[in-house]
Formats: sequence, C-alpha cells, structure tokens
Amino acid sequence: MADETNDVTATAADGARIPTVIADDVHIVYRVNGGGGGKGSATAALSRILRRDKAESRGVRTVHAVRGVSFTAYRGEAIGLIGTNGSGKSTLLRAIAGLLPTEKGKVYTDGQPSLLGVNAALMGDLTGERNVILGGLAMGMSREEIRERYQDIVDFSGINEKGDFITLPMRTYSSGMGARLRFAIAAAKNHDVLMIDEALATGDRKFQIRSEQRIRELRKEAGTVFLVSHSNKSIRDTCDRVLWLEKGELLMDGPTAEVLRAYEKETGR
Ligand SMILES: Nc1ncnc2c1ncn2[C@@H]1O[C@H](COP(=O)(O)OP(=O)(O)OP(=O)(O)O)[C@@H](O)[C@H]1O
Repeated sequence: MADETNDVTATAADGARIPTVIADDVHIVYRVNGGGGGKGSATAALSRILRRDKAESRGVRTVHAVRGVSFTAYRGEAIGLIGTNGSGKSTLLRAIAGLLPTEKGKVYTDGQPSLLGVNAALMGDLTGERNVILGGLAMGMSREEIRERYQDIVDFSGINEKGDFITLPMRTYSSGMGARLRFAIAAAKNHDVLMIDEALATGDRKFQIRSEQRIRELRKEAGTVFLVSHSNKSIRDTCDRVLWLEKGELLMDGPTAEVLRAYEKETGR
C-alpha cells in the first residue's frame, strides 16, 4: 500500500484513515448492438434471421471491460490509473462515478463523485461563458457561487490569453482549449471524489503545471483524486498511489514509484 509515507492522507480523530471509494470485485460488461458485422448487407440480414435464437447471433456483442477489480481509496489520496489502450481505465472511472452499472460486484462511495472527462458534457454551441455556468450548475454550485468564481475559472483555464475566446462557442476551441476549460470548471469546486480522465495530457506544459498544483490543493482539502493519464510524468508529479489495469484486471496497486517502475519495464516507456 502507498500510505506509510503519505503525509496528506486525512485521518479521523481516532487516527483511522477515511475510505471514500470501495470497489469490491467490480465487473463491467458492455453490450454492443449491431456488432455482428455486415449489418447492411442482405446476406448478413438473412443469416441473422436464420440464427435468431441467440443474442450473440443477433449482433449483440459483449465486451467484458473490467474484471474483478477491488481496492479501497482514502481521503487525501491522489490515485493514478495506468494501463495500455483499452485496458479499462475510463470504464472503471465511469463505474465509480455511477455512470455505468456493474455486472457483478459493487462500488461504494462516500460523497458525490465527479467525473471530469475530456468528453464531459458541455455544449459545443454555447459560448465558453455559458458553459462555465452550465458546468457549475451541473456540479451543484449556486448561481451566486458561480458568479463569484467566474473570473478565477476563466483565468485558470487561460482561454482568454490569446484573445476573447470565452465569448465564442466552444466548438471553435481546439481540443486542448476545451479540455482546459473543463478542468478549470471542475477544479473550481472542492470535490469529495474528483476523477480526471486525461485532461492534463491535452493542455500545454504551463497549464499542466497549474493543474498539477490544483490537484495537490484538492487533495489537501481532503478529497480523493483519481487521474487517468498516459503521461507517466503527470502521474509521478501528482499521485502517491497507482492502480495498473491490464485487460480489465488490476495488475498492481501500490506506491507510484514502484508501480511505474514495473510498468515502464513492461511497456518500455
Ligand atoms: N461504449 C462502449 N461500448 C462497448 N465497448 C466499449 C465502450 N467503451 C469502451 N469499450 C471497450 O472496453 C474496453 C476498455 O475501454 P476503456 O475505454 O475503458 O479503456 P482505457 O484503458 O480507458 O483506454 P484508453 O487508454 O485507450 O483511453 C475496450 O476493449 C473498449 O473497446
């Protein structure tokens, strides 16, 4: 476990660490319609009719994305999720956020988990300004709170550094700019459990440093932060514990340095 050296991990008055997320043997299965191949062709349609007894043959395919993952996260921890493409990191985060049902096993959370993904639901046709309000409301902030923090959010995002972009529709932003605004909105609030999916990788170095600083602050304010990233450096700079997923299974759970060493040895990077 990561925590003997973890001086910011919050403890209760009796000295016990406070769990925020417990994943108990979590399995997530996606069901995909129309995965049977050749959907549009007449022969594919015919073979579907001929074999219509089984779900699998009707083109419903299953993807077992997370397989028996168990861990306990504590208040004050920043936990990195690593693994090669398709290993189940985003799926696990979405399950913790309550956005995906578990096939088997359970996720217990203390407080409201907030998922900040690169695809977080802001609206492309609205201006950055309107999206700050929308995002703030979606996170449960009052209009008053949003108004108070509005300028900080815009400054943090750096969106206006190169002109008045905050009054333009978000669809005109580059992917990096969009990710920065999403992160800035989410970081404006103190979260019980904050989950960040790759947001740091899309910003430039200056923004990454700012975000990493903010993640450290959020941890001190006693929340738990999960960070999915393909940047080992971001993980090293922000997390004290790392979960390594591969093919949906939890391969390793331990202190950052130890897990990254094993990961780098395995993947050669
Ligand atoms: N909406 C979906 N429907 C069906 N299968 C999905 C869906 N989303 C993900 N998967 C599958 O689940 C598995 C895990 O995907 P996931 O996105 O969780 O991996 P990841 O580790 O976050 O990958 P990456 O590093 O590439 O972002 C993959 O096999 C993927 O194809």
